[in-house]
Amino acid sequence: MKHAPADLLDRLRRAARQEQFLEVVSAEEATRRFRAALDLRPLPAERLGLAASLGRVVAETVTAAADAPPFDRSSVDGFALRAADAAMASEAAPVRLRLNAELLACGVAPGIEVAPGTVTAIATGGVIPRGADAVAMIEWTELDDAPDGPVVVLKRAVGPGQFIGFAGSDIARGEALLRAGTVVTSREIGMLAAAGLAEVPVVRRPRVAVISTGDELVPPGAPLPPGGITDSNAAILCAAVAENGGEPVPMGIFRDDEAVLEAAVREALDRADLVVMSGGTSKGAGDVSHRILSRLGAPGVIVHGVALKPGKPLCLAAVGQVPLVVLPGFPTSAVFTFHEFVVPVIRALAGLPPREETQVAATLAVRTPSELGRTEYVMVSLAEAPEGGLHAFPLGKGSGSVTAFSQADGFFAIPALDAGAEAAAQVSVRLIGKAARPPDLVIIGSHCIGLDAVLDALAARGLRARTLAVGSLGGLAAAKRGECDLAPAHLLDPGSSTYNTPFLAPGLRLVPGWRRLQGVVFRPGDARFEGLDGREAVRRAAPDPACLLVNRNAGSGTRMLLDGLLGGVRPAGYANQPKSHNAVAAAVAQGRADWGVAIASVARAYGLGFLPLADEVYDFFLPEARASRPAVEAFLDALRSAPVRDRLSALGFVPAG
Ligand SMILES: Nc1nc2c(c(=O)[nH]1)N[C@H]1C(S)=C(S)[C@@H](COP(=O)(O)OP(=O)(O)OC[C@H]3O[C@@H](n4cnc5c(N)ncnc54)[C@H](O)[C@@H]3O)O[C@H]1N2
Ligand code: MOO
Repeated sequence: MKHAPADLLDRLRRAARQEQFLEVVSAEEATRRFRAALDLRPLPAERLGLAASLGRVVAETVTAAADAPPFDRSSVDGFALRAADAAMASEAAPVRLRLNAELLACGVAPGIEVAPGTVTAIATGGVIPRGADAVAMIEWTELDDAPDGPVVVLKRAVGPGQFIGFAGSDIARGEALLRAGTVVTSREIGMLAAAGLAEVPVVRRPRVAVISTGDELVPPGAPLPPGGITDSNAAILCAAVAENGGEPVPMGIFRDDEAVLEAAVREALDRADLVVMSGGTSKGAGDVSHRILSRLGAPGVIVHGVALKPGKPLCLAAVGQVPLVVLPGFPTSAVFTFHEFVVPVIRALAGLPPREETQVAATLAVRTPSELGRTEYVMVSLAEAPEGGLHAFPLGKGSGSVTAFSQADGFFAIPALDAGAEAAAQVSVRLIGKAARPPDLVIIGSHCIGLDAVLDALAARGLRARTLAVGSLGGLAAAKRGECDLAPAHLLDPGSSTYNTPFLAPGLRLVPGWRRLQGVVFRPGDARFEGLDGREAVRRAAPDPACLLVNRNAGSGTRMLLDGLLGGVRPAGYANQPKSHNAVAAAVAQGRADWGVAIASVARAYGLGFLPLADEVYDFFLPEARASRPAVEAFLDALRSAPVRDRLSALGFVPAG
């Protein structure tokens, strides 16, 4: 065995000894110290044209430059007149008034004064002429061509001011139209235009530089080299900056190299009002950001280390007045701490009020352990409980997940001094984003890509399903508790060698789904497997210490199948137990293992060799109490429909029935 070189040992020793954090403080204390060091007044104003001002924040009171309407105008088609002339008019005693020789269409400046006993024809929107103080609707009149000129015969009384819209009655010149802090929408733009304003003073958007650090990062869409990771943090952070009134300045990806990083940070400080970095805050590399920060100027690091999860390694700093935040690299940690600590700063600089927060009460569905000493925020999905109210299901994906924050409906906190929260505990869930409409259908259990064929068909009918992949047994338990509409499962009963039916419980019905072919997966060309029968391949590979297995988690249908075939043999690699077909395929494809058991469709997706072993049956447990829900009926319809069955077949599945 090759010995580790001295420089590697050196680095590891230093990292182990290194004081990781300045001082770990509570989230509240971190916020207090950070805010105290910053100037959180809105940035100075800039003037923008109306179209460009959409979505921006009004910087100061805007007063109307003109009246609306700008003159007294008629609100009907008819005749402008003196109300005193028309006060006594009626069907029985019509009043005769002489017609003046002009027509006041829109945009026509009146030339003739309405003298007593006369009227002037006027259109809706026409300027009320001098002398007139009311308008009679044309429907109330008749024209009479008298010898001394045309006469309007008026058959209804008219009161002073009738059908006149007075100047400034809508908007008065000099009146405050918008106040500081108003977000400009199409409605504000309409008022500004009507009030004679072509420009509006808005708060300059804070420019937020976003830097990603890590040798492993590549931009979204670029091919991944071995060990490579897609830089998702920059994309989500830039978008969240824009959502909160800032202007993202994407700086790109930088290597974990002090000189390179320092140059990038200096450029970011020049270009931006706020700098957000992600990655390299914990052991080892965190040192780099620290050393750089210490050279950039006071006040430097304000907080490094916060007693919360996700987000412990958060670093809050400032250089002069420019806040600089180093977020943890883990995507959930990065975006969670960004929303907690950075968004309020961006919104303050942008002149926006703090984000509105909505809390809802929910019942925790499963016991959730937590690390002592840190306030833990648990991302949850919400689903309507059968007995009313909401159930909260922890996503259980951890800080490294890129989807936990994006897919969660909200989160609740487990206090630092608690080791966890018990099942059925009442929790207060803070909603993320828009108040989530509860899904129409809750599906908890084993996930299969075939399920997407059914759910796509439901989506086309406007029905939204929430799926929680907790494995077959977890789904069955949820179905027994009535927490879901459907629990997809592929549970093999070793005694009877049948799937799912033996696990039925009172109150549950089994809906047949589809069969999927399971088999041994291996890298194409591996002579130890190529051309063998599946069972023969297992028999030969199992005792070979050089042939590494990637196993599956206990409780999974695949594991039961494999254990049955192994008959007590424990191949090398048996302890490696990931939770999905994809993880098995990836381990084999990338050479961390040589064989495993997975379904055919996944083997195909990873370009692996496949030796069939057995048909696995994927069905749905359905709580009887939920069977008549419209969304459940729609699911069952879709499952049996020809297009869904065709798609399932194309994916390599065999639909039941
Ligand atoms: N020995 C210890 N290890 C770790 C500790 C600890 O206290 N002691 N803390 C853990 C905690 S908590 C967190 S959170 C993470 C944070 O680590 P870093 O901030 O140093 O982040 P990296 O090591 O650079 O990356 C972690 C992880 O995230 C991925 N990453 C990084 N940047 C991006 C990006 N822009 N987009 C997507 N993914 C990204 C990176 O590839 C790593 O997988 O540390 C624990 N470790
Ligand atoms: O604080 Mo880290 O974000 O726990 O995973």
